Amino acid sequence: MRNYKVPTLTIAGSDSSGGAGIQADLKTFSAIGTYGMSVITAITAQNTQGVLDVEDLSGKIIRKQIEAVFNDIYPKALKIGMVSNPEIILEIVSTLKKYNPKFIVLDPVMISKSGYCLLKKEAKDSLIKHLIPIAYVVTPNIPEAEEISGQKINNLEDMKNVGEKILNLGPKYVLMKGGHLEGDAIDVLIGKDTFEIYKENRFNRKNTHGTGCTLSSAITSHLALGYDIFESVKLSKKYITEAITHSFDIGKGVGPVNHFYEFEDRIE
Ligand SMILES: Nc1ncnc2c1ncn2[C@@H]1O[C@H](COP(=O)(O)OP(=O)(O)OP(=O)(O)O)[C@@H](O)[C@H]1O
Ligand SMILES: Cc1ncc(COP(=O)(O)O)c(N)n1
Repeated sequence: MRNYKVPTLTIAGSDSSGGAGIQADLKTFSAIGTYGMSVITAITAQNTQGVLDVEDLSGKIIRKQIEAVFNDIYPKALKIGMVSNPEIILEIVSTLKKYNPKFIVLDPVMISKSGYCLLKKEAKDSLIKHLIPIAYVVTPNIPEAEEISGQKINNLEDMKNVGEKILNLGPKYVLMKGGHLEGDAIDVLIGKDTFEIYKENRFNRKNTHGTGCTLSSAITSHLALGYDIFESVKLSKKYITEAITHSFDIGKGVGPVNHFYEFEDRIE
């Protein structure tokens, strides 16, 4: 059900190498078939080998970007990715509250795959106190969920317990991603009366730059297209699995997942 006229928005950081952040989000929106818009929170100098530097944008220009978008093209769903400091978080929360969007998908980005800290230490409390409560669905990976809850996660039972703890912070759903555990790639969706398991084979691939950004953008797109949370997660899990399976070598380090493998045989 592609509908390129359905607007979606990403509020996130720019990845100069195009594998994660805003760039991954817009590729995902396009590949799934929604109209992607962006509010940039920070500029990273980044490639497949790592993050070299970061400059945060001011709260003021972030607020103005959000206002410019919402006052003209109201997105059906939006995602939030890298938001590195408390000022940025508070500005985003207070601005979004004016528009009251229904579907906020929050990917609580903390540390890049290459090990760079994308969320400043002092921003963790604001994330927990102000941003998580306004989310429709929060999508932490295991280390992020451990950081938010202060609890260790070793297995599915722990994922469920910690997920419930995060749910008590106020979002409607928590999708905990099991990419960092061993064995199958298992994600769990936790809601008030919900516990759903989404399981796929784990593929031994080097190029997994941007997996988290891609999954949250895929969920955003599907929610915008009118699917419910269960179908949105199911279709998005399928999307990220295919994107990982078809990931490719580009650059000297951890390459990106592939959003356009369906079109590959059309390219000369
Ligand atoms: N090797 C793999 N094979 C199959 N699926 C995977 C693999 N690694 C991760 N996934 C899946 O990819 C999605 C993203 O999970 P992951 O835990 O990698 O997120 P993340 O750590 O937030 O990503 P990022 O580091 O890009 O922010 C999840 O659905 C997860 O199960
Ligand atoms: C701007 C930005 N946002 C998010 C990530 C996380 O992605 P990954 O963990 O795959 O490095 C990133 N590296 N850069």
